[in-house]
Amino acid sequence: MFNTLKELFQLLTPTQRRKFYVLQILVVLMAIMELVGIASIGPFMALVADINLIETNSLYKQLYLTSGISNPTNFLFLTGLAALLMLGLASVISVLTTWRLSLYSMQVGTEIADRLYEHYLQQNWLFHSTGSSAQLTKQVATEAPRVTGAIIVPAMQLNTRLVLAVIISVAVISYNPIIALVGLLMFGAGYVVIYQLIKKRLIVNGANISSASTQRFRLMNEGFGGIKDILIMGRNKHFIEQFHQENKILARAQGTTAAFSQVPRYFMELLAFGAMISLVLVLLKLENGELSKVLPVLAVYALAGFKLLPALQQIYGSITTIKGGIAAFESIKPDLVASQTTTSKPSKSSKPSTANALDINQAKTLKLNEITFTYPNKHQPALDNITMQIPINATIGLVGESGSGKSTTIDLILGLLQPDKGKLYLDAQEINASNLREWQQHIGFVPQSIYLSEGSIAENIAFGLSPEEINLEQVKQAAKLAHLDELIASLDKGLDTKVGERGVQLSGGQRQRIGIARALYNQASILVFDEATSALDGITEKIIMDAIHELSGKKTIIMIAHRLKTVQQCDIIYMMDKGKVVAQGTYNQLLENNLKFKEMAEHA
Ligand SMILES: Nc1ncnc2c1ncn2[C@@H]1O[C@H](COP(=O)(O)OP(=O)(O)OP(=O)(O)O)[C@@H](O)[C@H]1O
Repeated sequence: MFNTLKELFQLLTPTQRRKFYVLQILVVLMAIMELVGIASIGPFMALVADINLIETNSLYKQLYLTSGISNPTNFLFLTGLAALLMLGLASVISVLTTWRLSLYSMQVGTEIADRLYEHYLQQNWLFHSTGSSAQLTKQVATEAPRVTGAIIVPAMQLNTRLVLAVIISVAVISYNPIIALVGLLMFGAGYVVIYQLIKKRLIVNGANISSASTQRFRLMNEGFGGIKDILIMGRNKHFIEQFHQENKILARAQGTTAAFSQVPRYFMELLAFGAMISLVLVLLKLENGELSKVLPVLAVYALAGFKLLPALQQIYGSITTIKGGIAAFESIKPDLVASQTTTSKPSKSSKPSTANALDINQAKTLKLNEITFTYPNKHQPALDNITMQIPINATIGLVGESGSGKSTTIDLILGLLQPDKGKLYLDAQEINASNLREWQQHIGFVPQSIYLSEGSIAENIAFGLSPEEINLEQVKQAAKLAHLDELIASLDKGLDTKVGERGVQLSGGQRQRIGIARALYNQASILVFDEATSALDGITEKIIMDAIHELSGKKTIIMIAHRLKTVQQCDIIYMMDKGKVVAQGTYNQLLENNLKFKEMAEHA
């Protein structure tokens, strides 16, 4: 457990570590003040038991005389007030320290979620295309808060309670070593035995919480994401049952861990009462029944116990909670370690560097030159030495069987994947890391399924920008080019109409046109369509294709098509098979010269 805390501490930022050290001053001050508060009750109780001390004890006598008070009862009242003041001051410092510690814990916790979110959003396409978004959501939404609630918060409590327990223990030991040591050993051993008994269960619970959370996220993602299929296939029962099972595991693990951290308190309270009764009897016996000698010692021990027992309980509770939270930390640790490098990188400027700036307006050809690319988890290359010439402002079609490499080619053109071999050129100029951002700013991409955010049509066209950053003129222009103006005119709120989560109230064709408008919003000169019309009916497809072809000659258009009809008007069609370009030409040329293409056209 201490290794986990050490690792977590090392993963904190220098500022977070510095703040932690500053907080230690408050923690020590809080413990000292609590001790002073406890100690101040002793003299008061001694006077309550025997007021003659102001005559017989030199220290009390001295204090009584310097106070200038003539009435012993008033002096007693003043001593009580002083003790109360000390306890009050200790409480104020405790409140302040607890407040600062809570704020600190929560800030560190949310910064961890921030760091993970930033780290994931900065990862390349390969990372996201081979991973699972449910897993990333779980890491940020469940595991990071669990690290906060089950490690950082209890660790800070452990920290304060340990310091307090040590300081009070040292003080009571020096006050009366035998009584103090017997008491401490008794309570310490009690907690250690209970902890040893439940340690394994806590670790298992932690792992169960992590795995149940992953499954819950997966079920929510798949359940809501694939609701149409689920309803049609009647699989809702299956999903509900699985979700119910995972919740049961989660509740059991969370419930027992929470109970484990609370239950010993009741045993310890019993032990404390027993110890107190024994102490009274032993002290009375030792002091021959003289209550005046027993009372101050008893008061100090009672108050020390009153502070120490909850501290011990909290130390124990914190340790059990941390033990149960280790799995959450283990799950985000690799990403947190990796985030130290990604998030410390200077953020990529949206301004392109001028060192290797691309002259896109003058360019004549985009060339993919002898490009080979293999996915990390595959042996067979997805693209095997492909070369393509794409004249600027031409319309290009990519066709081929499923798995032939069309999407991979597009991802390379989009700069989402980097070739293992070969290069991308704009005329003679290489497109590489130094000008990739600039290159991407010239590209508009329309995927197969358009992701719609919960915002207005305008916000969806200017995707990712806040309302005040949106250029409405550009939105209107893009909407017009994408043939959305008719739809917008028919809506009461026009461009401000909310499309709702996933835009369920929009038809497939309307969503697709929003996708096209989005690609056009940034005035991209190269438009890439990934089977943009594959899910549409014939009439809607024609409307979309007309919108696309209206742009031909003015923009470079690259489109993947399953239906050959879609690429009929293309200037060049590249036919792919098993990661290679196997034929190229116009629709008619390919129809004449390529048997496979002819077959595909006949079956289209
Ligand atoms: N993220 C990925 N990880 C591993 N392999 C991948 C990944 N994406 C694609 N592949 C593999 O690369 C090859 C080319 O796939 P690609 O998606 O480029 O083909 P495609 O022609 O676009 O297919 P489709 O028409 O079905 O979309 C296939 O063998 C595919 O299994």
